[in-house]
Amino acid sequence: MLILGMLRQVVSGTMQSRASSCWKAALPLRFLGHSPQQIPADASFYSTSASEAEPPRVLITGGLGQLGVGLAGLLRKRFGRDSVILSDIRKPPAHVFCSGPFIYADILDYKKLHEIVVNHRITWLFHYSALLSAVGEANVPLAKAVNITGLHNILEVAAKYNVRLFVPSTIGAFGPTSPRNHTPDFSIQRPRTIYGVSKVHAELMGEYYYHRYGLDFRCLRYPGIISADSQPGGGTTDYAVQIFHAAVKNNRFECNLKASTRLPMMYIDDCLRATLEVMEAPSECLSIRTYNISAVSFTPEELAQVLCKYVPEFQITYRVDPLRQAIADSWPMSLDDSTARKDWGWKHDFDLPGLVRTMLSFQGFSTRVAHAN
Ligand SMILES: NC(=O)C1=CN([C@@H]2O[C@H](COP(=O)(O)OP(=O)(O)OC[C@H]3O[C@@H](n4cnc5c(N)ncnc54)[C@H](O)[C@@H]3O)[C@@H](O)[C@H]2O)C=CC1
Ligand SMILES: CC(=O)[C@H](N)C(=O)O
Repeated sequence: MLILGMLRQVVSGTMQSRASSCWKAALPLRFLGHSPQQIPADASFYSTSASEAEPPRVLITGGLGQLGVGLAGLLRKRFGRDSVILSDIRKPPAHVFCSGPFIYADILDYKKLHEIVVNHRITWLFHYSALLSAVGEANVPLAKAVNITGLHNILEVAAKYNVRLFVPSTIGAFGPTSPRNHTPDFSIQRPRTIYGVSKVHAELMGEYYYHRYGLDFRCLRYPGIISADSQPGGGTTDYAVQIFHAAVKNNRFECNLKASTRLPMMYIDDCLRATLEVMEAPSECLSIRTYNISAVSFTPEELAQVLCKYVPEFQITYRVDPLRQAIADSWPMSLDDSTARKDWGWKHDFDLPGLVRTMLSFQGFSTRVAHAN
C-alpha cells in the first residue's frame, strides 16, 4: 500500500507538470500509463509483465488478411522470427506458414485465447481480426460477433495478463455528421455502418480499460490501406488496390465509387511503421490513446490520372455500387493527424506519386515504370 501511495504521488505530480512534449522518467514503463485512478485497488489483478528490456512476444489475430502478414514481417525483422506468432481461422498459404510461427486462433474462443497468451508468454497483442465495412453490412450478426464479442474477449485477456494491446480503428469510425475535412481526433462519431459502430465501441472500451484497469491500450484510426502483395478483405476503399491489378492486367478498371469520391488513403509500409512506432512509443508520450493518422487523400479520378502517366492506355469507367457509395459519402475526406505528429513523431513517407510508383514497381509493373521514367 505504501508503495502504491508513493507511486500515486509521483505519477499525479508528474502528470500535472507534464507539458505537451514527451516526458522522460526513471520509473519502470509499466507504471507510467497509470494515473492515480488507473491503479486498481487490487493491483495483483495484473501478473508481472516481461521486462521492457526483453523483446516483446507478439500475437497477431486475424493475421491472414490484407495487413497481418506484412505486420508480421516487419515485427519479425525487429524482434526475431520466433517472437511473432501469426494467427487466424483460415489456412495459411505455404509461404506464410514457412515464414514463422502460425497458429489457428478463433477470437470467439475465449478459453483458447487465454491458453495462447499464457502458453506463449505473449506480451504484445495486435488485434487485427474484423469484418470490414462492406462485408460487415452484408452479414451484420457475424460482424457483431467478431467485431464486438471478439473484442471483449481480447480486452479481458489483455487486461488479465498485462499485455500491451493494439487495436486498429478506421476512418469508418466517423459518420455523416462528423466534419469531413481535416476531421480531428475528437469529433462527432455517429457512424452508420456496423463496422463503424463496432470500431467506436472498440475505441471507447479500450480507453475505458486503460483508465479503469491500466490496460496499455493503443489505437490508430487507419485510412484506406493500399498494398501490392495482399488483397483487401471487403471494404469500401478496396477499389484503390484493385485498380492497380486491373491496370496491369488489362489496362482498364470499372470503379464501384463515383469519380469524385475523396477518401483518405495510405501505403501499407507507412501504416505498419506507424503501428510499430505507436506501440514502441513511451507511454508518457501518448497524450491520448486513439490517434488519427493520415497520409494522402484522393478521388478515383485523380488516382487514374496519375496511373495514366505510367500506363498511358489505362482507362477507368464507373459503375457505382450504392451501398459502398453511401458508406464512402459518410466518411471523412481527410483526417487531422497533428496530435500523432506532435506526440510520437508520426510522419508519412508515401505521397500519391510515390505510392503509385511503388505499387507499379511490384512484379509485372516494373518494366512499364522504367519505360515511363
Ligand atoms: N485494410 C484497411 O484498409 C484497413 C484496415 N483496418 C483495420 O485493420 C485490421 C486488419 O485489416 P485487414 O487486414 O484489412 O482485414 P481483412 O479483412 O483483410 O482480414 C481480417 C482477418 O480477420 C480474420 N477473422 C475473421 N473472423 C475471425 C475470428 N473469429 N477469429 C480470428 N480471426 C478472424 C479473417 O479470417 C481475416 O483474415 C482490421 O481490424 C481493420 O478493421 C482499419 C482501417 C483500414
Ligand atoms: C477504411 C477501412 O476501414 C476499410 N478499408 C474499409 O473500407 O472498410
